[in-house]
Amino acid sequence: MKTIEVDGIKVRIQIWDTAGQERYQTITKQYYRRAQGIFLVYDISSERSYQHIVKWASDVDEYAPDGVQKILIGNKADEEHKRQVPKEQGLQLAKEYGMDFYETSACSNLNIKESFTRLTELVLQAHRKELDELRGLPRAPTLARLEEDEQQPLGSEDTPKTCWC
Ligand SMILES: Nc1nc2c(ncn2[C@@H]2O[C@H](COP(=O)(O)OP(=O)(O)OP(=O)(O)O)[C@@H](O)[C@H]2O)c(=O)[nH]1
Repeated sequence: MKTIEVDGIKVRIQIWDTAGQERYQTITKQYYRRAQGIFLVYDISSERSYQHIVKWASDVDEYAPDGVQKILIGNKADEEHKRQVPKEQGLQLAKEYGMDFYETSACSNLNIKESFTRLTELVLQAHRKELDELRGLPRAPTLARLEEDEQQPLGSEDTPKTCWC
């Protein structure tokens, strides 16, 4: 669990690190179902791990909810001397998938906060409606509500509204 602040809102996020090994796949797939945001992570010093992203992405498509937010991560950016995956290759794949992309290092703390903040931002944006309601902002008018308002007698607009629910 971690609390981070995004756009002035304190958000408590629950982070799950799923096991990468094949033998745990039946269990890990079950965690996708309730995920709101997913990092697809490869190791920049391993072309093989990069190749595996295609499989992770297809598992996510199959098992995660439709509106799940995804970000591609090339980790171990501190291991420049062992690099097998050029940054452009990561960027290209992220572009194909329509995802944001970060190179990170858990060792040197590169882009860790940035990537978590960005994924949280994307999740919040995807839940903008619920968020506005939490903040007490009026919802965008729907056609049904506009019609309802039109039927109100003149002057009734002044009636104070404390809640849109
Ligand atoms: N140099 C470097 N090593 C890292 C970095 N992140 C993780 N490691 C090392 O990589 C190894 C694997 O890290 P894990 O966190 O177990 O990786 P994982 O993908 O969760 O592994 P699975 O649980 O098998 O899926 C460990 O030895 C870590 O110390 C990084 O940013 N830089």
